[in-house]
Amino acid sequence: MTQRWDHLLINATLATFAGDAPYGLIERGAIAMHEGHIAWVGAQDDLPGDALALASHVEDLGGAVVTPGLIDCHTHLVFGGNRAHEFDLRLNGASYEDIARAGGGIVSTVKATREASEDELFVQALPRAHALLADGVTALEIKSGYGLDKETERRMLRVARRIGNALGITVRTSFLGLHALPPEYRENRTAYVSLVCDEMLPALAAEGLVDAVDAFCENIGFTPEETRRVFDRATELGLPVKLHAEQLSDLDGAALVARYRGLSADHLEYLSDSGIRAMAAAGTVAVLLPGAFYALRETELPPIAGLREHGVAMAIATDCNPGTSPLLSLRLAAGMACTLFRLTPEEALRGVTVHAARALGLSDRGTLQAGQRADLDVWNVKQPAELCYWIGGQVLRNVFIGGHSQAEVRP
Ligand SMILES: O=C(O)CC[C@@H]1NC(=O)NC1=O
Ligand SMILES: [Fe+3]
Repeated sequence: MTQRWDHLLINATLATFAGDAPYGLIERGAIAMHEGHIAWVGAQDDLPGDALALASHVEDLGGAVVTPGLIDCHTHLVFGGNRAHEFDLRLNGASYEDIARAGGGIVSTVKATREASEDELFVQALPRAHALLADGVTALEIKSGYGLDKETERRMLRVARRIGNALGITVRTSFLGLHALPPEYRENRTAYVSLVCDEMLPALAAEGLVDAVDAFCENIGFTPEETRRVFDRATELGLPVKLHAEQLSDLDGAALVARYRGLSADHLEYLSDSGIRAMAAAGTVAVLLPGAFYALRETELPPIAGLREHGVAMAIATDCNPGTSPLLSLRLAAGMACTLFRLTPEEALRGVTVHAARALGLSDRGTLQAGQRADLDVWNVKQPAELCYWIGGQVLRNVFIGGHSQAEVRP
């Protein structure tokens, strides 16, 4: 006799992303959830005979697509204020680097973030998290990096944890102390890098606020040598690393994070063949950020063909941040990855599920397989490619987070 399941969804088009078949597709499939995990998944005709009678809730989806819950593996979701005025400046010809060198960019958001209380940062970030959830996100990463002093970095990471608790979703935090040089250290970058490595990171890690360590390795950010210092400290503390790499130039950042067997290298517009090979050898995930490419009107495309050829897993994320990617839909980011970077819809959807989970070191989710967390999205579409095809709009029907249907709580 089959055990009683909490939920059984039938007549579903399942995009499982398990195995190599396109989407891991199961037409007319069924998926059962029990005590927060996927208990059974497969062709409906293969269900155990008494399954429908024993399930507490049975729902016929009428052929709707079901995917794993979407995972946004790269966001700067917590910050004070916004930078709409810079949007205007850039559209009038100023480059992101011009604005940064003139004291705008990241540093201007630092000022607004330092002036905001923890509650103010939480209240400002929560609607952005709600927007991501409204389009299918069930887990996300949130970086620090707009505080650039211990107290404000702590406040940012505490807000990230509060967002996860308030919404009942998994939030993975990344410490990004090496995001920009704060004004007070403009003349002494070595001292700032030491403050980050020797004081901030150990203290915030000891408070349980840090799940991974990131850095902005770029001409207008930090050098490979400075990045190595914070990566060495992360390694001493037992924390995994990831890196903003090759966004505006090639500093061999991808090869650097691969040397630490890092979780991911992110952006990658200027990634070299040697960087691709290093990532492939290390199993480091390529996180592509089409929102920043689009908002900066970048023209250098990431080397998608090379990443494919060497079997580097590609993830897609919003890079939600006030300067280069004020993007509040991961599903739209997947569509942009198709239209702008020429990924197939299958690659893009794999990039916001199983590959995104890998970029966060999460192995308990990202596919529809028995034993995985029951985080899944039910969509008002009949084929998975529609999720990248429709631009904007509301195509999400329901979300299960840990096996709990949000339909009961969603408007
Ligand atoms: O402009 C900002 O506020 C962040 C930009 C963001 N940070 C980074 O390291 N690269 C980016 O695109
Ligand atoms: Fe970023």
